[in-house]
Amino acid sequence: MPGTDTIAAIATAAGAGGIGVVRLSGPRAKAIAETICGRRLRPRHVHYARFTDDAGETLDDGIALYFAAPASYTGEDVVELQGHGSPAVLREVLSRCLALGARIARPGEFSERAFLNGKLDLVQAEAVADLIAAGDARAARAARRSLDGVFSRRVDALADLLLRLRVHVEAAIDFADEPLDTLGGDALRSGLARAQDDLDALLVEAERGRKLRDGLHAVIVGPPNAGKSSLLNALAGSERAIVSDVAGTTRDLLRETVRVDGVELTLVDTAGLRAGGDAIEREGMRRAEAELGRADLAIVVLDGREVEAGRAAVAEAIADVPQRLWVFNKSDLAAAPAAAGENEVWVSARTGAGLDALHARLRALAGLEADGVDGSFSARTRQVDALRRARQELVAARQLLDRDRLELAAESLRLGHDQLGEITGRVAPDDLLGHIFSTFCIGK
Ligand SMILES: Nc1nc2c(ncn2[C@@H]2O[C@H](COP(=O)(O)OP(=O)(O)OP(=O)(O)O)[C@@H](O)[C@H]2O)c(=O)[nH]1
Ligand SMILES: [K+]
Ligand SMILES: [Mg+2]
Repeated sequence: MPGTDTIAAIATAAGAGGIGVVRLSGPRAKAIAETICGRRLRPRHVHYARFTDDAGETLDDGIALYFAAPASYTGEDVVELQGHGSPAVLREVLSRCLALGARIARPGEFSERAFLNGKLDLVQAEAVADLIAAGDARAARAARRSLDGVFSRRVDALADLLLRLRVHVEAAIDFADEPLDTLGGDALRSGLARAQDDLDALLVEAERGRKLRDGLHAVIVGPPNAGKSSLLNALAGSERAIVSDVAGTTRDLLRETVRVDGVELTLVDTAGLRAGGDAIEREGMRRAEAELGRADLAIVVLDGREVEAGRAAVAEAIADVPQRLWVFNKSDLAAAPAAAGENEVWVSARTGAGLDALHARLRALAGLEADGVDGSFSARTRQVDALRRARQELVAARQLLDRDRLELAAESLRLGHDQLGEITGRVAPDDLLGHIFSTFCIGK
């Protein structure tokens, strides 16, 4: 049961530091800390104290802070013991907490308790982890906005709207003899249309928030010798992949995380696609195709002198990838046309020509060029997927309503409503919670 025992952990990062914090939460937090400090603690006061062992010998000295339930991070009694940031000393202070009846906290357990006690919803709790892990200032600001409830409020507003529409449909079911039009059918239909518009807008923003958090998963594909590995090296700014004039050089997948103008890209170099090849090369192609199945973006590299043959070679493999960027390489050898299509760039991985234009296209494809990016919130795949499922249910409900299938429409709306509830954790299966909080760091 949450909240019945007292948990403790070192809350500061591993390693030596100026200050280190041991954090306690639970009903015995105050008593344990008062024993260690040898003094009474008042809520929201700064106490200077000596932290002592069971023989009364000083382990460290520092500051004790006590937050009385429910006005604390977890909603329980919380104490922070701030001492010197020595791993050895922190371990001793933590051991003392455990000897006095606390147990060691699991990863994310403080935040899990905050969630279970209603201090944070699930989106906000996940935003705590995202804020801690943010790779740059923009991702941190986006996580901060989710933590402040910007995303949750949008989801809640949509859930409220769906709930009102559900009530309306359920009421209409009770008067099934009358035509829907006499039962406010127009208002219902326009309410559903508005809900879908709101959901579509939220999906676009959430998808952008997900890219801010996760970066873009881009797979480099193309025929052998087109210059895929050369392009990876050019984007990474180092000789990560082996380049040679032998077709079939790359066999295994090679991953590299690069930052292009503030966009985090996971680039995956792959084996060239062609008919035939030996068993190892064919396994490489199979891996390339599997990787494409998870890609946000296919960066299709073709030799600029063999564009048509190249397009034909990759057509099947990239058919289901959501976005493509065509890179016609070796512009130093080929005659590039004066104008290229929107998602086409001519480059030379060898001379570096055209790489600026390629960067610009990658930024645009990451969705980070649009207005308002600086006001966006962070999101996770889990949340985006739930929004998509909610959208499917909403679309289904509208179609069912048009065919006067009120009961089925009501059921679709209920399912859509549940999906929104799962985002913020108002409807949350236990295994989902376990999965989410186990990925947190200890002490948070
Ligand atoms: N002239 C010129 N040569 C290039 C350019 N890019 C790559 N090459 C050459 O093309 C050959 C193949 O390059 P790779 O990067 O190994 O090509 P790949 O697509 O990774 O090949 P596989 O891994 O075998 O499928 C090498 O000899 C490169 O030096 C370019 O922009 N211009
Ligand atoms: K090659
Ligand atoms: Mg290669």
